[in-house]
Amino acid sequence: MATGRTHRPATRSRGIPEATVARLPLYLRALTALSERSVPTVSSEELAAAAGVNSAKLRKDFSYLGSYGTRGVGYDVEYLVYQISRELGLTQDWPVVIVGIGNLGAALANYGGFASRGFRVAALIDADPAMAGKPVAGIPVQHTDELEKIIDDNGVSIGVIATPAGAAQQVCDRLVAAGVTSILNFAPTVLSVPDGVDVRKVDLSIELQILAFHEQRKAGEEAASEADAVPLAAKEAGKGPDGDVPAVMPA
Ligand SMILES: NC(=O)c1ccc[n+]([C@@H]2O[C@H](COP(=O)([O-])OP(=O)(O)OC[C@H]3O[C@@H](n4cnc5c(N)ncnc54)[C@H](O)[C@@H]3O)[C@@H](O)[C@H]2O)c1
Repeated sequence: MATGRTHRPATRSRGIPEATVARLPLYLRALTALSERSVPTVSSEELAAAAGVNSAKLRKDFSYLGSYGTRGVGYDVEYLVYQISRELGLTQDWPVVIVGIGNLGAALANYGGFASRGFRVAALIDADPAMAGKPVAGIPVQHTDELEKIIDDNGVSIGVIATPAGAAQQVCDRLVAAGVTSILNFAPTVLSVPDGVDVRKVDLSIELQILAFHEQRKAGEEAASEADAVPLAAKEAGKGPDGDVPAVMPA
């Protein structure tokens, strides 16, 4: 679902292109589903289809991991899960803080999928003093006054911003100054960060707008093909587009 760009060159220093990195979570999700079904091996075609990726691209991506599979057998599912998890840094636990515990922040805090993927919600932070101490998803919300101490105490390097847009840059600056080097931003604003800090932006309304664009185009194509089809059908029936006037006079 992440739609933003990281502030990184297209190729990482270890030689894995950013586009490959962006596909690794897709492979991991598909492989995890296979692993849960105790499937031992998978072909590149099957895995590519499950991940929604072209199989030649998948083979190229896996070559960066040094994983080539076995001809006629495919890839070892468990080993590939381990390899990709290791490459993504998911074999270690990542403490994450969420800042802005409103509708969205609370929903994120309640989402069980983070923990199973190696992300532990270490703290919830909000500027509203009335929220301080109130538990959300079993974690007491802490006031923004504590932000720097929380980051430091928990060794947090990943921050999630779910505040209103107007507060996001200031929250981002504080997170970065406190030592956070990766930010997942849900606020609808572009954040400025220094070199070495990665920002990814999630914006569902942008995704919906892109879908709206495609819907509009599909509707346009349908209307055009219907317009094309009418004279043809009418011709077959010996009638015009209005149904009663012949469009083409019979020879
Ligand atoms: N990316 C997406 O797809 C998506 C979807 C929904 C909402 N949003 C965005 O997420 C943000 C939150 O939405 P919401 O519906 O949860 O809003 P909300 O008003 O319910 O919650 C915002 C919370 O942020 C807190 N806050 C305000 N300023 C703060 C600061 N300086 N430091 C810490 N906390 C602060 C408020 O006290 C409040 O609890 C908005 O920017 C919204 O536009 C994004």
